[in-house]
Amino acid sequence: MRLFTAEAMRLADQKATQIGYPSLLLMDTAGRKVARALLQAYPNRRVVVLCGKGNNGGDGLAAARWMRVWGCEVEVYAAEGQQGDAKAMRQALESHKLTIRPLTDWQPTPGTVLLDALFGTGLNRPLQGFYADLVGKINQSGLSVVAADLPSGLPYVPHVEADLTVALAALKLEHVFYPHRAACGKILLAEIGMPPEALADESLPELLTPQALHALLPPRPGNAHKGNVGRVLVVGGYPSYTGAPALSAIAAYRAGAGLVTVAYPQEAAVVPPLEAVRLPVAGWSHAALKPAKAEAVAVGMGAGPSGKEAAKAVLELGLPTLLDADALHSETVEEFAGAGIPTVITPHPGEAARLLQSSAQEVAQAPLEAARTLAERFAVTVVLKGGPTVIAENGRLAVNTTGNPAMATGGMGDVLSGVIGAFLAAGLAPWDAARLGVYLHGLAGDLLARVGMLAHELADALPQARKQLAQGQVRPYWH
Ligand SMILES: NC(=O)C1=CN([C@@H]2O[C@H](COP(=O)(O)OP(=O)(O)OC[C@H]3O[C@@H](n4cnc5c(N)ncnc54)[C@H](O)[C@@H]3O)[C@@H](O)[C@H]2O)[C@@H](O)CC1
Ligand SMILES: Nc1ncnc2c1ncn2[C@@H]1O[C@H](COP(=O)(O)OP(=O)(O)O)[C@@H](O)[C@H]1O
Ligand SMILES: [K+]
Repeated sequence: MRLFTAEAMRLADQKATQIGYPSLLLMDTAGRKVARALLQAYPNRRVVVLCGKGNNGGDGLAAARWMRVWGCEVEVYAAEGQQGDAKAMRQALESHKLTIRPLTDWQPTPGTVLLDALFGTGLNRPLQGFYADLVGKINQSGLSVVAADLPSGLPYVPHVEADLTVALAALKLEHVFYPHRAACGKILLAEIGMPPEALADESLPELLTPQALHALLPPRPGNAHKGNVGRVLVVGGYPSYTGAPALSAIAAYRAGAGLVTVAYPQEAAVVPPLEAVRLPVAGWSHAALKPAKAEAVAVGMGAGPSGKEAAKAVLELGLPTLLDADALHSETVEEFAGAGIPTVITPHPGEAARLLQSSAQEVAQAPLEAARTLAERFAVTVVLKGGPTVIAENGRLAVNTTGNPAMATGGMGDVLSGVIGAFLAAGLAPWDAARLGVYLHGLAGDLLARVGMLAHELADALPQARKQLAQGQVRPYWH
């Protein structure tokens, strides 16, 4: 499943028409789906539909007709000047003897539910004047609002604050990235009959779905033993961050690793989990790490200023490696890529900014671009953490769809490192290990989803998350 921009949606629309699918049919289905979703969410309420003059307004006119056909009480206020399909929808509605009133006449009426069909993906500048005032009036009305495709005004300010948004044909950036996603309220994706070929644009970011990730879960054969399902070496630990490698180790086991070894400076008070192999070292060196039995390494979690040295020692092992936190330095990442080692880096926006020589704010404002640039510049797999996390590798992008703000707490990133480490050790390619790891980590967070949860509690929820994914029980947030 792909994540669309307004422009990509316009091209998909064009492509559907080119291959012979009637655009009026798309609009009619869109209207019917919006109407159905609205009535399911707000049964027995009087509906007021506000329509703009573009195709989003056309969806609203079609929705009004369907609600009328189903016997609902519906009032319509519309801008003048519809053309093409939207004009046809206006005529179709008028043939049902419903009076279409001027948009300027609308006043909020208590007890009604609003269908916002003013603007969708066609907006190319912020609303001003009458429309800006109208949006303000909608938001201040206190009425429940259902948005057709997008809350009108997005991605600019002002915009409608909806309670429910029915995304048409595909999810757009605004349905996925904050702060716009917050303006959508609950999000439902409506299939409107768009031919799959029109939506299959490989150049767009992939949206991580349970269907796609389910297929990546490493099998656990009946004759599995701890030596053949993935062994992880966790490298880190520094006087003030002794918990970080322990959290990664727990998470690696919880994600399915067969054996986890924790290497840490002997003077650091690291307490690895009972199940881990301990490897206290007197300084970071290849010789010190060599005894560890592992197929992948996760390094940097709480390694403090010795992160570079720790990573150098890991480099010589030549194993697939995840570089996090204190191992995230430009020279280190370049060395790993240069040595041809399959490498995943997991920066948060602050660490990404360090690698890109920009600011955390700039990274957080344009995470797709930042992740893509990092992947290009360093030729590694990039996991740019955030809400949502973006994954990039060699020209492709993926956006995570699990996780929640309760995960904004210390140690969550260490847990993620352990999870991705486990999948690298199980033999998954970096792109797959990163996507599956990020998805599962967020899914475990969603199973708990309460502010105050701790990173180790999320790690403990990983087996349940994995089971749900394996059994096809996960419902994405747009269902
Ligand atoms: N892409 C698709 O496949 C489909 C799209 N449909 C609908 O079509 C929508 C997109 O339709 P359009 O491209 O016609 O665009 P919109 O209906 O979102 O808005 C475009 C209209 O608003 C005007 N406009 C743009 N910026 C403005 C501003 N700042 N102030 C005042 N007026 C402004 C434009 O001149 C144009 O008349 C989608 O969001 C969706 O609701 C559906 O009909 C079904 C199929
Ligand atoms: N608002 C949020 N929504 C979704 N996921 C979040 C949110 N905040 C944090 N997370 C996730 O929690 C983890 C935090 O990682 P990080 O900042 O490295 O933490 P730490 O360094 O304390 O371990 C990341 O995987 C991130 O995606
Ligand atoms: K809208």
